[in-house]
Amino acid sequence: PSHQQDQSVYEERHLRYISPLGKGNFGSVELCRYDPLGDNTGELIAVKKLQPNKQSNLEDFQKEINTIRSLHCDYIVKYRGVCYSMGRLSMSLVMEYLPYGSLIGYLEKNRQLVNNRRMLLFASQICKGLEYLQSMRYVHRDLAARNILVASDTLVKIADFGLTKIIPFDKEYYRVTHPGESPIFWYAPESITESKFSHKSDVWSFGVVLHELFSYCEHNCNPKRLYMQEIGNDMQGLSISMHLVDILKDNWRLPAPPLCPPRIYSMMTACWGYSAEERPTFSTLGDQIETSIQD
Ligand SMILES: C[C@H](Nc1nc(-c2c[nH]c3ncc(Cl)cc23)ncc1F)C(=O)NCC(F)(F)F
Repeated sequence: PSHQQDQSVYEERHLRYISPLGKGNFGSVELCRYDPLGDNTGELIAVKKLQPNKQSNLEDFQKEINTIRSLHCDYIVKYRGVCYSMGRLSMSLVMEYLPYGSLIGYLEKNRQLVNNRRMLLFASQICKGLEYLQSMRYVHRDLAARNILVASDTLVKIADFGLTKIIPFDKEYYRVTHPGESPIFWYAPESITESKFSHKSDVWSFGVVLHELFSYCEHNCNPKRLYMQEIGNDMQGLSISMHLVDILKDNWRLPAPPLCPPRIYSMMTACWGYSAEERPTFSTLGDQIETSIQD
């Protein structure tokens, strides 16, 4: 019933735990059924619980909830509401449950089922979601196939807004003070060296997501493994991130995935322009992907 859809406060007593979905940046997500009638007819939901400790996380969690609540886009996972559990003085974020899971798991399971056209459809949907995010002045900062959810065989959505920041009105980028454990193999060079994040650094990460898509998320050619193979060869005690920036400065880039159409690989390498202004916009990328789908 529609009233359940725009529910915003979920009562803990009607929440039925079903199974764990996974661990996020600082919270875990569980599959639950919200069953006020108690007859198992309630809707399945994804409930993100904050780890009880670390006060700072509570502020970040509040920001994540405010972020996802403000997003209304077909290509972004939907906010459903919050659930207060007074007992533990904590709150949980309730989101729609996407039954096909994360893109990585989906591609590993359905490898032979999905072809380049389907990958291009997914890429165009992610691109549209990112265009929408940019229109709201958000930078995602954690774009990776592991943070893309599959709603159906023909629909994917961007999720996990734990690291998302709003770009201040008077600047083109957001500077992070506490990098934390960063997914550096999806980071643009300026994000690694200066902790600078912008729409253009999201474009770089989108290029890495394209690489994961057209590699079908094969774990033996995931970005981290490919970079470490290259870095490993000239390890001189420098930190991994400095080595990474060095090979990027030397213009080494992730190799084209096997059977990847040349036009798609050139899109990836355009996203990996060393300086941010060289990189295309999401609308340019979206047009190029649409053109490729027509062919
Ligand atoms: C920590 C949680 N991890 C996982 N979640 C799910 C999942 C299936 N279906 C889902 N429906 C709604 C949500 Cl929010 C998650 C799932 N599957 C495997 C996971 F490892 C998560 O949020 N990951 C980020 C992203 F959502 F982008 F995948």
